[in-house]
Amino acid sequence: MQEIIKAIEESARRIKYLIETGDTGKSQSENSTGDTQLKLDIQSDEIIEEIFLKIPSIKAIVSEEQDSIKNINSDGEFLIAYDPLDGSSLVDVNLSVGSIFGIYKNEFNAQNIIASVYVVFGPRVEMVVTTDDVKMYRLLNNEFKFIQNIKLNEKGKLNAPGSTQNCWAPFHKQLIDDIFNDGYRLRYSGGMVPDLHQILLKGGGLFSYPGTSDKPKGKLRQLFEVFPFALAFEKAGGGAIDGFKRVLEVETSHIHDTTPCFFGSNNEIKRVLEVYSKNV
Ligand SMILES: O=P(O)(O)OC[C@H]1O[C@](O)(COP(=O)(O)O)[C@@H](O)[C@@H]1O
Ligand SMILES: [Mg+2]
Ligand SMILES: [Mg+2]
Repeated sequence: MQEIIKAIEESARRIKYLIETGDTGKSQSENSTGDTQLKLDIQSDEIIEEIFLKIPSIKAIVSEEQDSIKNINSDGEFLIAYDPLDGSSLVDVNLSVGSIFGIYKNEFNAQNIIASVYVVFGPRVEMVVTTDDVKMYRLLNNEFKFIQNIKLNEKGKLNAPGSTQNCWAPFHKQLIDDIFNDGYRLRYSGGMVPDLHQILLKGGGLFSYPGTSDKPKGKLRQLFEVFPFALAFEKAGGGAIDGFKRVLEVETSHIHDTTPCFFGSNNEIKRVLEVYSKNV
């Protein structure tokens, strides 16, 4: 596992440079989800793949930017699913973006995720590694230094409501309104990595990306985005649900499957469960 963390650190140093110097324009191609890929998406993907190909303990990889699983070492132990540059369309307005990695064993599904890592590229570069606990590191003089463990409070103050509001179910809108009416503050940049990092570091709150009339299964991808953060939120003492159950109990039938998702501290997660259970 340590060599995988080191490999991710190397990718972070190279992607930091790419973000600083690269072309933020569109490429000619689309990924499997139908998003037009930016040149930065493709280049970040190439950086990570090139680094992972050298790691003997990795059995297979799959990227948000690719159509299928790549088998690398038949006697490798770990499977890695990654989103090379989450929120890539925010680079041209100079907001924070990230890379997300889910580390799995045996098969790519929620039951088999054993660790996750995400990197935030903001004013500073930080890396958060979740195994049994959640540890944050910061890039200082080109090396990642341990800074702190991350633990959520039982209840927070931030509300990050995702997706297109005119496609929300009325009960979801009511839930979000009620949370604001209780004094929560809006914090939503449109980058999952910095938005969730903020909730983790500020002690709690709620990030939601529900199923909507145009996207009943939400937008965020299970293997590359939702499961890695679900593990981080659970190990930090909070929760991650699809409205009804833990997202780490959601079934995956295709590598690019999405799921509605809610991440937060326990109080807010309980609140979502109460509202959703009455509105099946
Ligand atoms: O603009 P919306 O619909 O709220 O979606 C925002 C979400 O989409 C994403 O940008 C999707 O990720 P990609 O940039 O990797 O496609 C998340 O980072 C973010 O939480
Ligand atoms: Mg993404
Ligand atoms: Mg992406």
